[in-house]
Formats: sequence, structure tokens, C-alpha cells
Amino acid sequence: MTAVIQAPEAPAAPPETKRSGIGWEQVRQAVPGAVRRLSPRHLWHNPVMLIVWAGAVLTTAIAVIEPFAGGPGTSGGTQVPVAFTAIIAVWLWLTVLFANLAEAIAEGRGRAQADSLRATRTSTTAQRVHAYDADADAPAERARTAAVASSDLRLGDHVVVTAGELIPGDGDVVWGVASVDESAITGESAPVIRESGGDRSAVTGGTRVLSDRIVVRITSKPGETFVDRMISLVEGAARQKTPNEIALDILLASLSIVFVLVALTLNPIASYAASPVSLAVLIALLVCLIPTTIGALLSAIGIAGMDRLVQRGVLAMSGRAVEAAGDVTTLLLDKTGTITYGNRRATDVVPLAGVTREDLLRAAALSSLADPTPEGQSIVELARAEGMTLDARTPGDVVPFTAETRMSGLDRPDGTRIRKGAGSAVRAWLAAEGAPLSEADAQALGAATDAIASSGGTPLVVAIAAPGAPARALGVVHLKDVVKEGLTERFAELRAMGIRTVMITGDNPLTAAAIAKEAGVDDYLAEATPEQKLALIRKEQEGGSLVAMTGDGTNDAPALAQADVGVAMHSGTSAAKEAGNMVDLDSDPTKLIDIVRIGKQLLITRGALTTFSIANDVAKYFAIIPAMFMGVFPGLGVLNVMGLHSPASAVLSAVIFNALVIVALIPLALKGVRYRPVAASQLLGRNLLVYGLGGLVAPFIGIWLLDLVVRLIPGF
Ligand SMILES: Nc1ncnc2c1ncn2[C@@H]1O[C@H](COP(=O)(O)OP(=O)(O)OP(=O)(O)O)[C@@H](O)[C@H]1O
Ligand SMILES: [K+]
Ligand SMILES: [Mg+2]
Repeated sequence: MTAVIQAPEAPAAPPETKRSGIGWEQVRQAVPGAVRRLSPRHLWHNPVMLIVWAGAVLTTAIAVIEPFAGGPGTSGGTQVPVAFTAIIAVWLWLTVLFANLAEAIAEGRGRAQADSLRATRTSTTAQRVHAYDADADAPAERARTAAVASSDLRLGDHVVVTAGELIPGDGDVVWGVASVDESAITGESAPVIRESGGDRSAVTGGTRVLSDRIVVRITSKPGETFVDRMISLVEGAARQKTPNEIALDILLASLSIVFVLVALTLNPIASYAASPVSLAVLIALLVCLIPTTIGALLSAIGIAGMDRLVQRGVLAMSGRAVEAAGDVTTLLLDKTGTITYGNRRATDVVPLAGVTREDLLRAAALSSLADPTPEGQSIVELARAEGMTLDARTPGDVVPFTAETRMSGLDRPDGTRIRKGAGSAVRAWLAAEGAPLSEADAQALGAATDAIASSGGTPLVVAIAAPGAPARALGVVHLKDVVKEGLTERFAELRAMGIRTVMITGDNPLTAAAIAKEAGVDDYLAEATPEQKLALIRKEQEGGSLVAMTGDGTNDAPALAQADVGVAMHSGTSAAKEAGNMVDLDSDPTKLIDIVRIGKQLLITRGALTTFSIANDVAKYFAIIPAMFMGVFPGLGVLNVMGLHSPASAVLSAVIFNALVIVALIPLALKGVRYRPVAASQLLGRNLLVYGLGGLVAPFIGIWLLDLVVRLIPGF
């Protein structure tokens, strides 16, 4: 492994996907695919290889006709060996084959994983809800269900899934909480919690419910599920060229055309002194000069980059996102569930003067009975744990929590209205009710919320407006959350990569500051609404930054869609997963370090091999031209520094070298060049030195060695 950076808790990849080098078995399995790709239909997308293919066809035709037209004759004034054209033709075909092999091996790496994913798509029976019985206590009991095949489920259907059953399709949990075994998809054997109301509501078809019972709303059609997308991703079927790849392709094609012209001008020059160079030699020379190395490996590099991400448990929906990750300068992270574990729970209540602890807790719990968020449910649990009895029926009109209002509540049938939420939101509500806080209350409330916030907790202020009495604040609920371990070191690594981390949260500035300090992020934005998150990303992008964002909530979705790299947590809501262009199966926000490293590695590998390829081609020109014409222009013999045996052996050696270089570089293309988090300029300098200089020197040594062997062939 070249990985300099390793996740402290590296997730276990499914066993069949644990692989680093290339085995013979992999090569053997790729050969049929490589042969199939010899059809021009497939090569159409690869202009450089298409030229080689056309050259191979032409040379083959010449080799077939030659014997009837009186042998190969002379080329550039020298006698050409009898088998010359045929051998060149064989090596040109091999050149195309090697290029195809690179791509086929790269694609083959995902096949085993695709097969095991396909196994999760087996049809199951789903308990589809067709009616509700309003008198039953809990939603799962109210549901009247009928068994249908999972393939018959439609968007918006509700299904009940009970412990031991497979979840029949992708969806969001709308009622209940369950532990789910997602190992079929993530390879991670520890069960995960999926629950309604919060940011951990998405479930995936083919995973198994281990405990309890949930109601799931189906969010994807059969055939368009997450697993379907995952399969086409790991198989590379959905792969499209990125704009960068297209640009590079155009550059390589233009270079090839220049070399076609160079090859064509050889004859008018040579013919002053001798008979023209044969067509087979011209084609061989052309293939040596055009950038075949990078042309052969370009798509394999892209596929391998995607594959490396899959190995780390990240599904990239586009190659473009992977490339963007390599250039990311700013990383925005959601606080709750991303930097913290995300199960914000009520641990305590702080009543204001003149309010009993019991009154405060009862009001908070009443307003939370119909609040499905984990925060709301935890308040009910706290009240029950303290011995309070609460009627479970929804008592009045629910005011649901939204990220915009930062508040939720209940309007009871007797006219009492209870609100709980962020301090600023509840204060504004009180003011709107015509009962702003008294000086003393404001001070006491401020002290209580500040104390909770500076410890990193989230304070929820509770207020009540009973009929006939002025509205008033009752006190504060303390929601506690825990910062994930090991974040500080990982953010430091990001800093070393030149990436600024910014935490964005809907929470108040004090809590945000405390958590930001504890987690070690560079900056934070507090009390951010979804619109502000979006605006922040736009602002960063306008300033020229490439922005990555990780998030899990529905309120993160617009920002995830706007970010250049939007990494949705697999545990998050369906909306978040739809909006982003990557999904992290392990729901680990620091995975972005791996994503950035893999993106950078992809860009560097492509750059390094392009440099090598072009340097190589230039060197080949100077390596073989002197040998080719030494018979005609004896002066050129001086330049034949390697003492190549004959023009024919020089050309053949160069063609063979050109083909073998592709094979030699397949492992590097698939594995990626080494990456360390150093300054970009340093990296560029080092790569130019290694791959540029290496590319210049390698042909001289390689062709010289091959010539020693080729000269043993009779006639050469
Ligand atoms: N169930 C709830 N009822 C009332 N108020 C809530 C509830 N949940 C959260 N709040 C308040 O709303 C604020 C915003 O919460 P929200 O979960 O939307 O933040 P966010 O934008 O997702 O940011 P982050 O997830 O990073 O904390 C919280 O800080 C809290 O004060
Ligand atoms: K070449
Ligand atoms: Mg959130």
C-alpha cells in the first residue's frame, strides 16, 4: 500500500474486495474482454489507440499482400528482412491488446464485488401497508398489511419490516427504530441504528432488520435502487469521461496528428538520397511517436481511482467528483452527526426562578410527545425516567421542528401553547406573543444557556403561553452530544494538505465555538439555515475555492448538491444521498481525507504518466531515427549512440519497447503513484524529475536491450 495516511479505524472491506496488486488470475480473466475490445466500435473513444489499430490493420494487409508483390524490398535504401512487416503487424496488434488489457483488468476488479451485491437483490416478500386502523395505539399496529413481491413495490408505498426480515427496498424509516445489519453492502458487521425523524432514517433494500419493527416509505423504484447504482458503479458500466479526460484526449489526438504529419514528411526528405521508407516502417515509427502509453492507460487510471474509493467504502457517482476532490481547498462539515456522534440527548433541565423542575420537564415532554426527532424523543425519555406519566396520544396540534424556525411545539386543545427551541428562536416567539423576557429572566436564561453551550451542549429553551396568562419562559433543556474521537489529528492532516475545515451548524454560536475548539476545525458558522449553508458554498466557490461538504440531513441537501464534492453519509436521509455526488458507506466524515488523497493520487498519476509518455515518445524519435537512416546518411551513424544493429532491428525494437512499456505501467496506473501531503509545487517538481527524466532515458536503455535480442532473428 502506498497510503501514507491511514484511517485510525479502517473499515473492514468485504473480503472479496481486499486486493492490492494484480494477480495472474486477474490478468487471465481480463484477456477475453481485452480481445473483445479489439473491435473499432470500442476503440472509437480512444483516438490514439484507434490510430494504432488502423496501423495494425494496414500493416497486416501489407504483410499478406507483400509475398505476392515480390517481398518487402527496401526501405530508406536498406534491404528489409522477409518477416519484418508481419512481425511489426503482430506487435501493433499486441499494443492495442495491452491497452485493452489495462482497461479490462481495471474493470474486472469490481466484478467480484458486483456479484456479491447482486446476491442482495433477491426478490423478497414485502408487507405493504394498504390501510390504517386509526384506533390502534402505535402506527405499526395501525397498519393493515398484505404480502406483495418486493419487485411490485412502487414509490411512496409503506411497508412494515419486522426483526429477521430483509428490507424490501430503499426508503426512509417513517416510524420506529431498529438495528439493521448492512454488512451485505458495507462489509461492516456491526449493526447500525436506523430510526424515524432524525438524520439516520435511510434504509437500503437487501439489508436485514435485526431487532424491533419499523415502517419504511419506499423512495426508489425497482431497478433504480442504491444497490443497482452501486453495481453499475463498481463494474464501471456507468462511467463517463470527465471534462479533464476529454481535454486530455483532445490534446493527445492533436499530438498524434502532428506526428502523422512528421511521419509523412520523412519520405520527401529521405527520397532525396534513397528510395522512400516503406509504409510498414512509417506506421511503426508513427506508433512509436504518438502518445500510446498514456492513451492506453488513461481510462484504466480513471477506473482504478473510482475503485480505490470503493475500497475505502465511498461510492462516487461521477469521475468528475473524484477529480474535484483532488483539488478541494475548503471542507464544510455539518456539526450534529458529522463532527459529533449525533444522538443529541436530553440529560438535564434548568428551571428559571419560580418554576419547578417538574413543571419545566412536563411542559418540555408534552411538547415533545409528537416530535419524532431524536432530540424530542430523548426529552420524553428523560421525563419518563424521572417517573413522570404521560399520555402517549397526540394531545393537540403539533408544531413540527424545522431547521428554519429552529423551534417545535404543541398547541393543546385547552388553548395552552408550548414552544421549545434555540434560545434566539424562543425569545423571538415570546416577543411576538407580546411578552418579552424580563431583565432578570433574560439574565438567568442567558446564564443557563451560556453554561450549557460553552460545555458544547445544545440548550433548548422552553416557553409556555397558557390561556389568559402572559407567555413566559420556563427554563432550559440540556441536550448533550459527544465529539467523535480522533478528529483533531485528522483535521490537522487536512490542514497539511492545504484544506481549510469549516463547521456549519444550526446551533448557537457558543455551542458551535465550543465544539469547533474541541474538534479542531479551522472555522465555524453558527445559526446557519439551509439557505445560509448554500450561500456560504457559493461564496467560497466564487472566490475560486473548490468546496467539499459532508452532511447527512435533509436540510444539508441543497448545500450537498451545490458543493463540488458532496459526500452524503450512508446513514443519512434519502434526500441527502440523492443530492450529493458521493456516498460514504461507513458514515465517517473524516473519510474526506481518503477521498482527497485518492483524488489527488488520480490527478498525479495521470499527470505523471502523461509526462512519462510524451518524454518517452520524444526520446524514441532520437533513439531510432539515426539508426534508421544510417545506411543513407552515414553521418547519422555518429548519432546512433546505442550502436543499434540495423534500421530494421532499430524499428522493431522500438515498436516492441513501445508495447511493453504499456504492460510495465499497468500496475502503476491501477495502484496510483505515491502520494504524500506536501506542497503542490514540490510534488510537481519531483514528478517532472522522476517521470520526465525517466521517460527520456528509458527508451534508450530499453531499445538497446531489445536490439540485442532482435538482431538474433535471421535477416535483421
Ligand atoms: N426537536 C427540536 N425541537 C426544537 N428545537 C430543536 C430541535 N432540534 C434542534 N433544535 C434546535 O434547532 C437548532 C438547529 O438544529 P439542526 O439540527 O437543524 O441544526 P443543523 O443545521 O442540522 O446543524 P447541525 O446538525 O450541524 O447541528 C438546534 O441548535 C436546536 O437549538
Ligand atoms: K508511443
Ligand atoms: Mg443536522
